[in-house]
Amino acid sequence: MGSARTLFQKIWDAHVVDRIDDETDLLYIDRHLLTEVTSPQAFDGLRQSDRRVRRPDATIAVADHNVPTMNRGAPIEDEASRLQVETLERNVADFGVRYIPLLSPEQGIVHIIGPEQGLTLPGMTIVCGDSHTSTHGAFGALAFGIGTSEVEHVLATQTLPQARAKSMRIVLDGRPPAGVTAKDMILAVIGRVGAGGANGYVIEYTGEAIRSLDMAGRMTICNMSIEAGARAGLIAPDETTFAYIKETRFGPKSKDLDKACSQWRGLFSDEAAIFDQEVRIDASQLAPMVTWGTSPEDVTSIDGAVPDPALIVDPTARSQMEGKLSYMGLKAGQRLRDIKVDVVFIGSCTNGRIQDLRAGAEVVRGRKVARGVRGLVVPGSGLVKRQAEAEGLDQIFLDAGFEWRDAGCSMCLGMNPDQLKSGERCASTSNRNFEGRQGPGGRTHLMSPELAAATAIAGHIADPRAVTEAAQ
Ligand SMILES: CC(C)[C@H](C(=O)O)[C@@H](O)C(=O)O
Ligand code: SF4
Repeated sequence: MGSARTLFQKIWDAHVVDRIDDETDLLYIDRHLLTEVTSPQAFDGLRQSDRRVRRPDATIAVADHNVPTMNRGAPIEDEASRLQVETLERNVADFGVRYIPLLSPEQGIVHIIGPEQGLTLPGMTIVCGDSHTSTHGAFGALAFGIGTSEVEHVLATQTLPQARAKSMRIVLDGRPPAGVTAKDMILAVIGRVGAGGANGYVIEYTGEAIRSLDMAGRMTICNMSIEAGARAGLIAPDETTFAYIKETRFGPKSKDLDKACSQWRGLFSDEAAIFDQEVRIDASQLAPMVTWGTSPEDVTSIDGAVPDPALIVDPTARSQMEGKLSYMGLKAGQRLRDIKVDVVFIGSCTNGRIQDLRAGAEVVRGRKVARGVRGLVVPGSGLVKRQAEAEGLDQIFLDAGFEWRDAGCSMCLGMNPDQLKSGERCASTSNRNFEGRQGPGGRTHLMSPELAAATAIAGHIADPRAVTEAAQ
């Protein structure tokens, strides 16, 4: 060693337990998050081989995907979902794993609760059987999603064999214009890099636009790294990170925090470090972004229009785009702003934090959801919900005609009762617009909480700046 290293290499090197072969290392895992979706077979595997959980103290479980977001006290009606949650509850009890019960105010989406409780810290390796584990990279932690058999491996050994990834640096220079959020930045990145453009890479985001983001914005960025195909997303920790951690329940305190911070200050890519690929985006030129298709890369600015497949030369690509427009019920050339929606969903691990709810409420305050539109606001955790209520945000949303729900993945994906009906169109602050993602036949337009809120008021995709000006 001795040579210049990237942040990714520094965290990796600090966790190598053993070198397996030229490509693969055995990594030590600092934190393991579990959900009801990808843990049942892993626990069954432990039972069959008569193993225990190696580090129950480094493991924490919560149910989020299958949980209804209303009538929390009542038994879960859907048989499969109830079984899923009950199985998790039995497994954590049998294996002595920390669990946040459904009725606890701390329950929430796994990627929201880790950071807000101070369980996500710089320099850690963090895994979870869920692709959006990349969220935690916002703290300068190497965090990635794993499969069920890997969940079992980590439970049993607290280690994981991993192939070394390539590294990509994405520099967002300049200051984004007013009204351009972290969500717009990451949608623009995915539009540029492509949905598979970062396959096999770990992305590190740098640049003035990233530095100026709060932790919520950084989490939104890292959350969607996986939508560009990346293994993980990383942002080097700084004073913003340390100040956030200081306020958390389980984060280090006083002297321990000072000691930790002095170590964390070494977590950055050395100046001479070499990245396998580099992308530069001028954030000062960005606009609010909206997706029109069925992949997060199908994105354009709010001022844009639905693209025209007729202009595509390659026949396969052309028919693919025709298929997307037909699924989405859109016509080439249609202005994005004119697209009417049926449902607006504000929530998910991408944009379900208090800052997102504040941003949405700011647009909604004193206005009404358009007739015929159903609006859902779903806090990412019970603590987010409680904070929002303390600030009166719930009342702003309720007065406007939104539904105010309990924490969970909710309408981000069709695994619980919050789903679109076939053909319904949704403005959503989540991260995936795949066919059927929010319910079979449902149509999803991804955007920021500000845009989603403005869309709810206007009844069609709208720029919050236009909605607030129109009212003045
Ligand atoms: C269900 C789960 C395994 C899945 C994931 O891995 O990301 C989900 O959270 C998603 O967002 O699609
Ligand atoms: S909120 Fe959505 S993206 Fe996040 S973990 Fe849940 S289903 Fe996955």
